Amino acid sequence: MQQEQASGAPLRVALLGCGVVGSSVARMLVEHRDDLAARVGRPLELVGIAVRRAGRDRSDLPVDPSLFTTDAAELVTRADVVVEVIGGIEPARSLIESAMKHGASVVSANKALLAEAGPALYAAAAEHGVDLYYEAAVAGAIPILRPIRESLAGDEVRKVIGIVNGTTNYVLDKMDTTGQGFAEAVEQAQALGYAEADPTADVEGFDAAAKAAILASLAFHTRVSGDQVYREGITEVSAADVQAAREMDCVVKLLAICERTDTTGPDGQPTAGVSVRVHPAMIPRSHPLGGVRDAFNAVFVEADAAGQLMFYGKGAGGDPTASAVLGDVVAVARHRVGGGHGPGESAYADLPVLAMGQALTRYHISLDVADRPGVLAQVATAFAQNHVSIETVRQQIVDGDDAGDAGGATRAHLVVVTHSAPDAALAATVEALAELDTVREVTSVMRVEGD
Ligand SMILES: NC(=O)c1ccc[n+]([C@@H]2O[C@H](COP(=O)([O-])OP(=O)(O)OC[C@H]3O[C@@H](n4cnc5c(N)ncnc54)[C@H](O)[C@@H]3O)[C@@H](O)[C@H]2O)c1
Ligand SMILES: N[C@@H](CCO)C(=O)O
Ligand code: NA
Repeated sequence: MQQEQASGAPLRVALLGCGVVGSSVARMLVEHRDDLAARVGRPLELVGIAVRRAGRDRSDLPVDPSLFTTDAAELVTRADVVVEVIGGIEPARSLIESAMKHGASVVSANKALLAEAGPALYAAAAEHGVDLYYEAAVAGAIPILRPIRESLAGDEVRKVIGIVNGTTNYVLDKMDTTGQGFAEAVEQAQALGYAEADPTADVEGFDAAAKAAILASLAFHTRVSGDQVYREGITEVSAADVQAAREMDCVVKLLAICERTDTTGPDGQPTAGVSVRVHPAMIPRSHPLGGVRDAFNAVFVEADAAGQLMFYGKGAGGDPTASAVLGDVVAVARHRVGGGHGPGESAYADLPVLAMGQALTRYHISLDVADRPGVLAQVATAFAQNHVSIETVRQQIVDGDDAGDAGGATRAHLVVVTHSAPDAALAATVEALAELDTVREVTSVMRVEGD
């Protein structure tokens, strides 16, 4: 029976890129050949591997050396399934579009491309009657896109919060557990091979923003591109911020937050929108995302009927990412054998993407203030004038000697946690506080999530 299912003309698989992910995909395609054939119902034949440079020693890979080619454009014209693991926008985009035009279904791990040109690629897939799958593009091995795109298609997703960048999670975790500063923790991440020589895309939040755009598009049936995502990286996170979080029994995480908001418009009518943002935030250690250590990823989903769901695992690395790629290859290959297609683009809801200032957030603010009468009232007024409600205030007196002040003047350290308010109002409050002559320094400002 198994043999009968796996018989028939092989499906031709072309691999574009043979780097970290591509070499794992190639190896797994060869080593798991029989199982993959049985699962698909037809053999999968690797017909070519496009590489940038010919002549590199790739003898560690169990593939026929004649499969390597530098002519990716030609390779995509003779495949049933094209796997794109080159990365970047071009030539990946043109190669994918050409592959579709020549009738191939496409599997990609390319978050940057999907976040920039997802709708155009979906349109090309629809036009040519082929599939587009990209589970590996968000949170590597973790099955998260298919659960949102398919398993939760009957529910209403309200919120998706993810730790979707392993490098930054590693850096923040080290800052938390060792008290290291940002620069020192990044150096360690580089030494261990987590952070790249140029870690900009990770530490500045571009990688997470692309992933947030993809998650929000699928969760809210709305087009969200990477450049619509509010983005703050972790380069400004200080040891003082991490310490402030510890004192609240929280940890600092770089979060990708995709949220559907339902508000009442000026005309009294309900209006829905989506807020999509990437920034560092304090989150309680007891929250499922608070315990995500090292370079692991996790995505927390809240849906109306399903309630809270948590997805956890490896978001990067050759084999973990190849696991997601191969899962997609099997899915699109099964459609080739049995007929049918995977889901196309679902953007019917077309909700507005809200500006960051409209997002409802909570702030944790630490201030050094002069310890004299009326200071608390002044601080409270700054919040009230911006219509921001305070949840808690904690005050600690630091005497002059400890504070290093000449003359032994005392000062106080204030920690204020707000209720949720529009982000613009909170930012305006921080500006107003910094202007007060009794405020010596705003020592830490951090958003708070997950209560
Ligand atoms: N590495 C990970 O852990 C990981 C995780 C999830 C997703 N991804 C995504 O997977 C993709 C590949 O990532 P990677 O880590 O394997 O990158 P990589 O740099 O290790 O590999 C990319 C390979 O593509 C080759 N290449 C570039 N241009 C080419 C061309 N025109 N034709 C043929 N080959 C070409 C490069 O020489 C390189 O070997 C990216 O989109 C990345 O975002 C990677
Ligand atoms: N640079 C990414 C790789 C996975 O996309 C990370 O650190 O998570
Ligand atoms: Na994934």
